[in-house]
Amino acid sequence: SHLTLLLQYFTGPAHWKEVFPVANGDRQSPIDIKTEETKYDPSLRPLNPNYDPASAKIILNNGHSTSVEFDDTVNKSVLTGGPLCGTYRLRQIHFHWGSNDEAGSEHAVDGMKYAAELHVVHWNAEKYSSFVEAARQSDGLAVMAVFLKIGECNPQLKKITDRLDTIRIKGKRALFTNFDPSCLLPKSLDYWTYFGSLTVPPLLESVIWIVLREPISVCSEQLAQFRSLLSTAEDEVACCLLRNYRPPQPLKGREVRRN
Ligand SMILES: NS(=O)(=O)c1cc(F)ccc1F
Ligand SMILES: [Zn+2]
Repeated sequence: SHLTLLLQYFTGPAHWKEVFPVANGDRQSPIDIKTEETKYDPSLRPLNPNYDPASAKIILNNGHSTSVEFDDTVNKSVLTGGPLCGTYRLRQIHFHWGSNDEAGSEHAVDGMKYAAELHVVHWNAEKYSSFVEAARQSDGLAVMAVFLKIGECNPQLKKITDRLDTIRIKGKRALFTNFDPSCLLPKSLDYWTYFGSLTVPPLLESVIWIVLREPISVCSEQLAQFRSLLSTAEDEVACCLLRNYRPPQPLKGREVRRN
């Protein structure tokens, strides 16, 4: 309906700065990674994800994306190493995609966008006592980004896409356990890293981004299953979640390092 279209227009990325001035900040995400300008940093260590499949709890449609939420009350599933100081606890994973296979990722590489992007979200449980508190600190969050490239259907991703029909409506959730998100990581854990922000309001500038250089595969049919999720709740006129990626933001002099 017209109202739905108007609401979507005024709630999209172009208008976020009116409600969240940090949208024009100095360390916003995502960015377009210009590979020639990235700097090798010998002090960067190998990434060391260590996840327990029992930490997985539920799969959720929050109206903006689909996420798998993990038990982050103990240090059972953590990320250490890479650019990180200390131990970051796994909180959730979620995806960003577009209305067609030509775009959908949030980060870009030399101007090129992938079909979708997986975010593995962690918080600094060594220094802060909750995700919400960590999300307000400059070193509070660490998000590992994995590009999804159109190709073969991804059997590991199937564990998630096969459950989407049970959470089609915004707000729906279902049990989802015995899942180790490492199964969605590429062979190589080589990465780029830079200081950025959440890519969804409140756009807090608290994320150490770790963008894996090697993509994983996804097929068109699996992306279509993401797009069939609804951004609307039970009592609203149904509207598909066709796209949910923020476009690249100004680098503002930031350095992108690589291992
Ligand atoms: N897209 S994101 O990884 O920056 C993100 C992670 C969260 F936990 C919450 C909001 C976000 F936008
Ligand atoms: Zn995200």
